[in-house]
Amino acid sequence: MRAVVCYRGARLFHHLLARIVTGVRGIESNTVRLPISITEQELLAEIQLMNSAPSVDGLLVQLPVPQHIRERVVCDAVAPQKDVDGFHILNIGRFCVDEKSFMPATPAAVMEIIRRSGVETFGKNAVVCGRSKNVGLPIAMFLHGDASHGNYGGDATTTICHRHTPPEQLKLFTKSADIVITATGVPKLITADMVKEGVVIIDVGITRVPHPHDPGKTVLVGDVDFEGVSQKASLITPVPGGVGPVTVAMLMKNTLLAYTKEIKFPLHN
Ligand SMILES: Nc1nc(=O)c2c([nH]1)NC[C@@H]1CN(c3ccc(C(=O)N[C@@H](CCC(=O)O)C(=O)O)cc3)C=[N+]21
Repeated sequence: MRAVVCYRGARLFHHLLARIVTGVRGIESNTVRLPISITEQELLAEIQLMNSAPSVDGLLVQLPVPQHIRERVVCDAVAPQKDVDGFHILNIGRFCVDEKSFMPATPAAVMEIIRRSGVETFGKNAVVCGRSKNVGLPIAMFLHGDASHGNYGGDATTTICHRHTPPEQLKLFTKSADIVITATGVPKLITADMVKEGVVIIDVGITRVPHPHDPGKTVLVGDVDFEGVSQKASLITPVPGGVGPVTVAMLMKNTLLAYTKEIKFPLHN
């Protein structure tokens, strides 16, 4: 099996793939680093090369792409049957209508954490902070979805808050939430006064901030004031060491699915 990552800065993925997956043959991964000045056409040609290589089971293009390149065009250039990110428009569309597809890794990681922790979502109030197409939106799709349609349907009453939700409104929603999932990149967006006792908190934020004591160094922080909120939460994921590593695991799961070709393309035939 061979997975190819075509992106800038795929160090972590590459590293974990090599170390964690040890099947009979394992997953081999390869990082292709391309210059920031690459044209859209040249990038599409690189993708085409991997699309048609029988030795490549899955590939992804690390986002964000440079400003002069159209992200949607790039995501749709990846062969849908090799689209381990689940970002091809066909996989997104199939996901939205409960057909088998490659699930985006970060949202799948959130649901995997919820499921494996035994958190009840059925009929509960869930609040998603952030509406990005690759993270916030699919998380909300999962949470509100119908479990009887397969996949990860959470059957939760789901509210999506975003940059235009006034702070006092956000607090009203998070206060009444059983589950808060935040993916905004705003450190300390969620504080203890905003949540109820026993709340489940999944922190998907990843922001690099200057190290508090060591100038020149940076640390990774989430969207949640962990110190305060962890006093009230029944379950809370840290950053780092929470959703991130599970995301990498979900990417490997998708790579295995691409290899076994369990997800059929095209759908109808
Ligand atoms: N096409 C594409 N697909 C992606 O899935 C994608 C992407 N582009 N662009 C960037 C974001 C970000 N992302 C992360 C995955 C794992 C960790 C992770 O495991 N982080 C560790 C910490 C790593 C560290 O300390 O540097 C943790 O949270 O514990 C972080 C970030 C995937 N992304």
